Amino acid sequence: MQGVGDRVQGVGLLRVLIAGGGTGGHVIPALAIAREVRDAYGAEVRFVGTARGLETRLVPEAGFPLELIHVGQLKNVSLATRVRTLLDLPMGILKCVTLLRSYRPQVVVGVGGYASGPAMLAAILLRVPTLAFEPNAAPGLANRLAGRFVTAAAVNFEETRRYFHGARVTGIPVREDFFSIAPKAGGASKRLLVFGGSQGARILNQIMPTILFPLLRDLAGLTVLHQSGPRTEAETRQAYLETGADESRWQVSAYLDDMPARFAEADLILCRSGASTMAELAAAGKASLLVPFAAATDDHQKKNAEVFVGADAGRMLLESELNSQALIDTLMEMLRDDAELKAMGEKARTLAHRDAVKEIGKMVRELAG
Ligand SMILES: CC(=O)N[C@H]1[C@@H](OP(=O)(O)OP(=O)(O)OC[C@H]2O[C@@H](n3ccc(=O)[nH]c3=O)[C@H](O)[C@@H]2O)O[C@H](CO)[C@@H](O)[C@@H]1O
Repeated sequence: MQGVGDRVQGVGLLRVLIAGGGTGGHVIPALAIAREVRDAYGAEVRFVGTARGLETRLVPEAGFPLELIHVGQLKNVSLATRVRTLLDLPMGILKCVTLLRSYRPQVVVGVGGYASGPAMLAAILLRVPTLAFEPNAAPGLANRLAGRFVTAAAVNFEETRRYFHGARVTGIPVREDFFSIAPKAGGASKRLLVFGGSQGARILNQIMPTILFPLLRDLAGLTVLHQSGPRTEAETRQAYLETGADESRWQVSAYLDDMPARFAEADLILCRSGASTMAELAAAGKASLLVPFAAATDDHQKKNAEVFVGADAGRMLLESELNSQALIDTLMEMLRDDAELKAMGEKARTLAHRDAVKEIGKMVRELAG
């Protein structure tokens, strides 16, 4: 087996800049890539993000340095904000040029999200090799603009390759612990995990309290853990309290730090179908009821969910079909059927990309060398 020293021979110290962030869907795979290039190739890794993304908490907690740049929003904002964002863009690119000149990374990895666009553009201008990471079937704005000019790209779907130069289908890196989750035995004491992606999902926060009481009444051993997102934690907890359901059988939390442990406890997961969420369901081999976010770019969450439905690895309820009756009926049916939960979990596991992070790490190493 090669040691770290052997693998970095000829490159000197590998320096990697990872750019992007915003939501967990960008930051969490970025951290998996950072750990891989650090541990496998001895790389020094820095991040560049913006002050309003989840990176401000998760990146320092993981022990990596983070530089902040100012980048405004372009999507779902007023015309005035869009104009301001475009006017600010040259400053953002200039700041990234300065950063690249002082840090001198051999590779810049763009994971999508606010800071990704200016950093990738700066790297392209300075001819620093670039790797784009795109987990969704349809790329977001930053990757769509930079896609043709990057040196290489790591994607999750075959159909996504056409947006990029040098794309390979690698899958999405997820935290290693998801892969070692053992199947649950089934039986009466079931656990339902409800989570709405890194920011929570208002629709799940509103509908769950409407069915909580009858759900807990009719399934005697059931407990519910509900992640609400930080913005609506208090009102979601209040709505749960007002159901009068036994408080020892449910818990509302703004954000769950140890997601692999929360997945391990769950028999069924009711969630959005963001890209990393799907990769984690597959890695963990968990049964799911998926509610795609209808306003996602090109309806990509529905496409993500359809892959699971097509493989009998999960069920889907579209937002347009979601009402209290449909939800409680589906949850009851699934939670009462141990054989279905088990079979679904096994099917989900077949969709996992075990080596995604290793393949992406290798691509970074190749670009550097
Ligand atoms: C509303 C929206 O636009 N969502 C997008 C966003 O979703 P979002 O940011 O929710 O992304 P994903 O579903 O891909 O990933 C969420 C990540 O956050 C983690 N997590 C979540 C909640 C929590 O309490 N603790 C925790 O650790 C999950 O384990 C997972 O690793 O980025 C994804 C990847 O580009 C897209 O596919 C989604 O469509």
